[in-house]
Amino acid sequence: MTAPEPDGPAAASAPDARVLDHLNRVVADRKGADPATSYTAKLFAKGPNKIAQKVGEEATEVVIAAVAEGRDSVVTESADLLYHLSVLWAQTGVTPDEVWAELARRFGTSGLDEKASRTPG
Ligand SMILES: N=c1c2ncn([C@@H]3O[C@H](COP(=O)(O)OP(=O)(O)OP(=O)(O)O)[C@@H](O)[C@H]3O)c2ncn1[C@@H]1O[C@H](COP(=O)(O)O)[C@@H](O)[C@H]1O
Repeated sequence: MTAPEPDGPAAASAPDARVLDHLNRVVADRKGADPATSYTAKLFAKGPNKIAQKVGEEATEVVIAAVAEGRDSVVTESADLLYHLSVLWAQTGVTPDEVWAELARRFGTSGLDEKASRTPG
């Protein structure tokens, strides 16, 4: 039996991390699209400061959801944050693979050890 393509059509609706790769591609494809028909293109047209501001707002909404609204809101606000972060990556020329590689590089290094290595004394 052939394994499903990691990047094939199923990735768009797969309820797992592949959906993030698909989202990143859709977002990157919206660069240069018509702002009248695409929210993403509208954000790109507003420029880097607006995109960064939206990431900050959505991150704050995740925090509010966690402390005051409950887990369902954390899910929806996290999705908003990841979408806007994807727009920020595309706008700054960061590829998702660079972020995945940085996360992979950190496996096996305790956060406490990493913190100690840059804390004097
Ligand atoms: N995942 C998302 C996604 N998540 C959130 N949003 C939009 O992000 C906006 C954030 O909500 P806000 O309440 O902050 O929006 P707002 O008040 O209009 O904010 P301002 O932009 O005015 O500051 C909403 O309009 C949401 O619809 C998204 N828009 C698009 N996507 C994905 O991007 C794809 C391409 O979308 P288009 O670019 O619109 O074709 C879609 O098919 C989706 O897969």
